Amino acid sequence: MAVSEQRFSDWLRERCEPDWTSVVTHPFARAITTGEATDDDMRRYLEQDFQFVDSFTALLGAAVASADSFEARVPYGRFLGQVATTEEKTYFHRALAALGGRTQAPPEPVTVAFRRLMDEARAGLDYPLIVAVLCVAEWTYLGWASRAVEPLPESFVHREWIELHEGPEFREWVGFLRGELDRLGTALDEDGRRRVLEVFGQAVELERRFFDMALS
Ligand SMILES: Cc1ncc(CN)c(N)n1
Repeated sequence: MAVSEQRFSDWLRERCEPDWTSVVTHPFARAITTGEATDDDMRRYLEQDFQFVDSFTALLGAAVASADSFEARVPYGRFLGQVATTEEKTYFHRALAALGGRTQAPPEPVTVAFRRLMDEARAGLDYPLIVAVLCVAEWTYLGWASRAVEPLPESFVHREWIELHEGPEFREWVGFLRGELDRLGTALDEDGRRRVLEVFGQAVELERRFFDMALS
């Protein structure tokens, strides 16, 4: 890849088609944006996602630890604080309570696989690989959530889940993650870029399978 000609993050995303487009246009994601995802479907999906968010939060901690500069550590720390103490945590508890869901449902195979990928990246403390997984998780979610049109669904379960993954702050966060990948990509050799692509691609595939699971 001629790094100067194309953003590394775009180069990665392009190599993950058609899965990338399948995620951001997934029927289940669209059903969230329209409010058509049933309470039963949302309960099953959020029960699994609550377990995803646990490993995701730990991965944010690994990003704080492995980032190569103080400037890079700060956004992870800020976002980690939000996920761990406010938005996603209170959202999950309110949504699962409203839907009669469990915080400790048996994990589906895709949840286990996604947690394994995140836990491996966390344990490896390899910063580019950690950013790759975080970037896929957030950029794909911005991708489907930004397709929602006003008026958003009335149900807070759908509406707040969209709002958590859209808006200026979330865009800035995704922009930061992409910028980190772009910056790191210029310093990586061919083998390093290939390793990032491998993990990036695994994460995109798991995002697609996660929505497939929610639909079944
Ligand atoms: C499976 C999954 N992927 C991404 C996100 C966005 N944080 C999420 N909540 N769940």
